[in-house]
Amino acid sequence: MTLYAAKGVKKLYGEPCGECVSHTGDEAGTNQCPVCGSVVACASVDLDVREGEVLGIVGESGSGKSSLAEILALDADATAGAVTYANHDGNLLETDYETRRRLRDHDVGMVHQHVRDGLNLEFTGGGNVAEKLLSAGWRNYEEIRERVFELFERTEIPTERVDDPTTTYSGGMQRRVQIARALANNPDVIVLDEPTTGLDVSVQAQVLDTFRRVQREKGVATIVVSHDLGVIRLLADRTLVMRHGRVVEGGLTDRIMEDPHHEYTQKLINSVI
Ligand SMILES: Nc1ncnc2c1ncn2[C@@H]1O[C@H](COP(=O)(O)OP(=O)(O)OP(=O)(O)O)[C@@H](O)[C@H]1O
Repeated sequence: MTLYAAKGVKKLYGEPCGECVSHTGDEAGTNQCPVCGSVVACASVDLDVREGEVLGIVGESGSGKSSLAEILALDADATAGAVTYANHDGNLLETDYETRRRLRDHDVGMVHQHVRDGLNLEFTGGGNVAEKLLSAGWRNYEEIRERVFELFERTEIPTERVDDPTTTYSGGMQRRVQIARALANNPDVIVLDEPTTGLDVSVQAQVLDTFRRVQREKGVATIVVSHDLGVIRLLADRTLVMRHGRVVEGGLTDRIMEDPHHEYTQKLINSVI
């Protein structure tokens, strides 16, 4: 059953002239409207993710992945379109500020590409996770502390570092704190934006392994966005390929990797073989 979906999601930057979508895209070879200069980050994106499933979105830099991820995580507005969630009526993009905040606190977690967007570096690592619990209504100090320790253990962050400032954590640990934060209130859906950016290769693998284990244990539906086919191959059951703000191909990840249909996907795969 579909848990979370996007329908006709459109995101334009600039002052659109009304013809931007028809002047851009795969055939035009650009996402920038030649008439008015607006950028079509997402043209009309449809996707769905089922309970426990991992959906990958892959594409080169500028293809619209982060814009889409932020909209799906209810962190940014779309120009048009709908995001739906099986446990909530209507279009989530049309909900009021409070409802959106509640959904972000309880139902939809996000791991941002850049640490500064996902964490308050002036807080301790534990404080960053506790903040998420507090905003979801947790009030008892002992219970919060216990939950933070549990999340640190689950995401393999040394618990003796819980009260250290987040600035003193390694890049891999900071990413783990973001994952712990995103998981804090047992969301149904997590959006991961470029989960390995800025990490050493060996650390990348460890962080992805941790995420994959936790994701499977909890069965949390995940949308993972990356330019890195290795990340997508490791995590995603199904994959969508984006280019110039459009989904140009979609299917089971194994099929996409072994038998890519679209010329662009073929190039993307050949470039890493
Ligand atoms: N705030 C903004 N104002 C104007 N244009 C923007 C803005 N944010 C993104 N864009 C443009 O929208 C397009 C899609 O950007 P987006 O960051 O969503 O792509 P991406 O696939 O995530 O790329 P990357 O991996 O480099 O982050 C790009 O052409 C980008 O320059």
